[in-house]
Amino acid sequence: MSALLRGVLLYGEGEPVDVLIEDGVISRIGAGLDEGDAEVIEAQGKVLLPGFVDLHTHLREPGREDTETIATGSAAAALGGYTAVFAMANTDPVADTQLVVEHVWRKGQEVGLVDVHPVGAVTVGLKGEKLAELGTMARSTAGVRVFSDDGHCVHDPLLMRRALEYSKALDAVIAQHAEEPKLTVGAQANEGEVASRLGLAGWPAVAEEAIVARDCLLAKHTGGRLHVCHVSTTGTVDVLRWAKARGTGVSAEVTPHHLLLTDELLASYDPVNKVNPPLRTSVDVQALRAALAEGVVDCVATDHAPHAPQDKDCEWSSARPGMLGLQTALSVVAQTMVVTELLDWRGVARVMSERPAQIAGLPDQGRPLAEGEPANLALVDPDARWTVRGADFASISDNTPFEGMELPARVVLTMLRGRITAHEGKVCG
Ligand SMILES: NC(=O)N[C@@H](CC(=O)O)C(=O)O
Repeated sequence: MSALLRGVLLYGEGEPVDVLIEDGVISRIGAGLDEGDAEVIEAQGKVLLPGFVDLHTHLREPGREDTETIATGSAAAALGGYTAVFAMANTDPVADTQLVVEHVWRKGQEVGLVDVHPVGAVTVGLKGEKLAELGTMARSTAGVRVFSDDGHCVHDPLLMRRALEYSKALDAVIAQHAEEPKLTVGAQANEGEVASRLGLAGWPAVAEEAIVARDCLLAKHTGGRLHVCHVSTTGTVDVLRWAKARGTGVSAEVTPHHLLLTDELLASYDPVNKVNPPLRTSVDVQALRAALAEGVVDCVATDHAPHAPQDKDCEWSSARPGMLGLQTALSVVAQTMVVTELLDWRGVARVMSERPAQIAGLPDQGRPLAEGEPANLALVDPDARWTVRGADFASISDNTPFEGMELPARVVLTMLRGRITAHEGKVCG
C-alpha cells in the first residue's frame, strides 16, 4: 500500500511538503510530488510527527477485560497518535512469566493497531519479595526490555539493587513506581492544605522523593538503568537534576494529568480525579512543565488506567486510583506545553516519541522524519479545538478527568509501518 500526505509541515516547521509512503517506509519528501497510484491524503497545514510511544499504559488484559482489552486499548492508542505502547504488568495473572508476556505480545500483534510491548514485573506477583525471571522474559519472543512493578514500589533496596544489576546485563530498564509505602498508608490525596481542608489522609511529596533519591544512588552504584514513573513533585525534579548532573543512568516520565490538573479539583470529591501519585499543587505543575521543557524529565507517558464504573462511581476512599490518557495526551501536551510556548512541535516529537523510544530501546520508533525511515507517523491538526467526551472514546472505560474540557490540537491520522491505523477519529483495519 502507498499513500501520499499532501502539504504537511514536518515538525510544524518550514514550507509545506508532500510525503510519499511506500512499503512501510517514507520513500520521498518534497514539494509537488506525483501521486502515481498512491492514496492521496489532503493534509494542508497539518503537523507531521513521528508516531508516539507510551512507556506506561494499563491495558488490563488478562484479567480485567470488563475495563479494557488489548484490542480496545490498542484502538484508543491508535486514535491518540501512538504507534507503540508498553503494557504494564499489573494484570491478573501478573505479567511475571514468559507465558504471560508472550500472550500479551501475541494478542497485540493479532490486533495490529499499535506495537504492544509487554512490561515484565520486577518481582513475582508484584509482591516485592523475590525477583521475577527477568532474563527469561527478556529472551522470550516478547523481548521484554522494560520491567516494572508499577502500582507497587519495589521497596526492598536489595531487590532494587539486584534488578538494576540485571538491567545492565539485559540491556533493559527498571521503571520504578516511586512511593515509600510506610509514608502513604491510607493516603488519599496530596498531603497539604487541600487534603487537610477536605479531611483526606495525605500522600506526602517526600514519599516519592525519598525513593527516587535512593534509586538514583543505587542506579549510580550499580551502573544500571532506572526510569522513574509518573514524576509528580518539585522535589523529585530537583533530585533528578542532581542525579543526571553526576552521570546517573536515570530517565523519567510525567503524565499529561500531572502537567495540567491540581489537587484543587478534589473539592468536588469526584473520584475521577483520584490517581496515584495524586494530583499535586500548581507549584508542582509549573515545575513539571519546566522540567519537561528542559529535559530533566525526559518524556510524557500516559499512565492510561481504565477503571470500571463500580470502582470509580463510589465514595472517594473506596474508589480506585487511575485515569484514562491515551486519547487526550497530545491535546493536553499541546495545551500545557505548546500553547504556553514551553515546547514547539519538534519538542513534542522529542518528549512523546523520540525519548521514550530511546529509553525502551525501540530501533524503529521515534525516528526522524526523513526518506528511508519507517513510516510510524502521527498527523496533528494544530488548529483543532474539541470537547472531551469519555463516552466517545474507544476505551471500554470512560474515567477521563478531562470530561467536558475544550482542548486544542487533535490527532487526525496515525500510521504504523505505512498502514493507516486511525483516520479522522475512526480506527482503520
Ligand atoms: N496510576 C494509578 O492511579 N493507577 C494504576 C496503578 C497505580 O499506580 O496505582 C492502575 O493500574 O490503575
